[in-house]
Amino acid sequence: MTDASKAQSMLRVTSVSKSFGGLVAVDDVTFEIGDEEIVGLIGPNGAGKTTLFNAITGVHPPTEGTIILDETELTGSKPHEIARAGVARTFQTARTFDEATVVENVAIGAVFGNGDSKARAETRAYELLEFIGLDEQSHDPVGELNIADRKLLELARALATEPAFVLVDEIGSGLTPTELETLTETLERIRSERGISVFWIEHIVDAIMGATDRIIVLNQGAKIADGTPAEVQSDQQVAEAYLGGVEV
Ligand SMILES: Nc1ncnc2c1ncn2[C@@H]1O[C@H](COP(=O)(O)OP(=O)(O)OP(=O)(O)O)[C@@H](O)[C@H]1O
Repeated sequence: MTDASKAQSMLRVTSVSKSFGGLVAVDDVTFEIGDEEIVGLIGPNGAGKTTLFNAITGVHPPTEGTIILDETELTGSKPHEIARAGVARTFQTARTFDEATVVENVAIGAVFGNGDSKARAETRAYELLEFIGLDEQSHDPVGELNIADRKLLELARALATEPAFVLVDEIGSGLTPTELETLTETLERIRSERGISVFWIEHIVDAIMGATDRIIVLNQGAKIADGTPAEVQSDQQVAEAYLGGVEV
């Protein structure tokens, strides 16, 4: 981050569990994400990755445990309160307003996510679209965007709330290798130029191995590894969790 006065941020997830009836989807998970980190979250299908995102962002609050951003306890807060506290997210399926223009979609994120006035939200939206590389499409209806640009739009919308952390849910699927590279570079720029930490669920393991500082691995709800990509790649438990599934 260029601004040396920016406060350091820390997201602390401690002993978080989430059950649906008798099913323990997230099981006693503890980890931290620090300032300007890019952390991957991987695991086989049904491992609890999206449930963990939902617990952090208040969509489905945890059954047990605490989620703390710096000094603020987020556990049990409403999604819009958590967004305003500094934790933004993208969704697996882009939640855009297709008839509205690209810039309107980003501005809506700033008004609802950040409580901005309309004028301020629009100014910020144009600035973000330039940052993300969608400025030429600002006035296109979102319905006309291709899949890669929709994913960039999702990121711009998340950034419109001026978060300290952005949680990115499976943004790589359906992209060509070149589009995936652009997206990965964009996540890196979000960290290096904006000072925002990225927590990223991705099924395309190659992409996440090359673009993250650290990877957390879930299996059947539990955290089974938390280390550098090289450490995770050589972890026996991780290899076993993926047997018959995605290759690590
Ligand atoms: N709202 C819900 N109600 C009941 N069960 C749920 C709910 N959401 C998730 N689950 C269950 O919790 C478990 C974990 O699901 P989750 O979607 O978090 O896994 P995931 O790691 O994100 O999987 P995938 O990689 O396939 O997206 C699964 O068994 C799933 O069926």
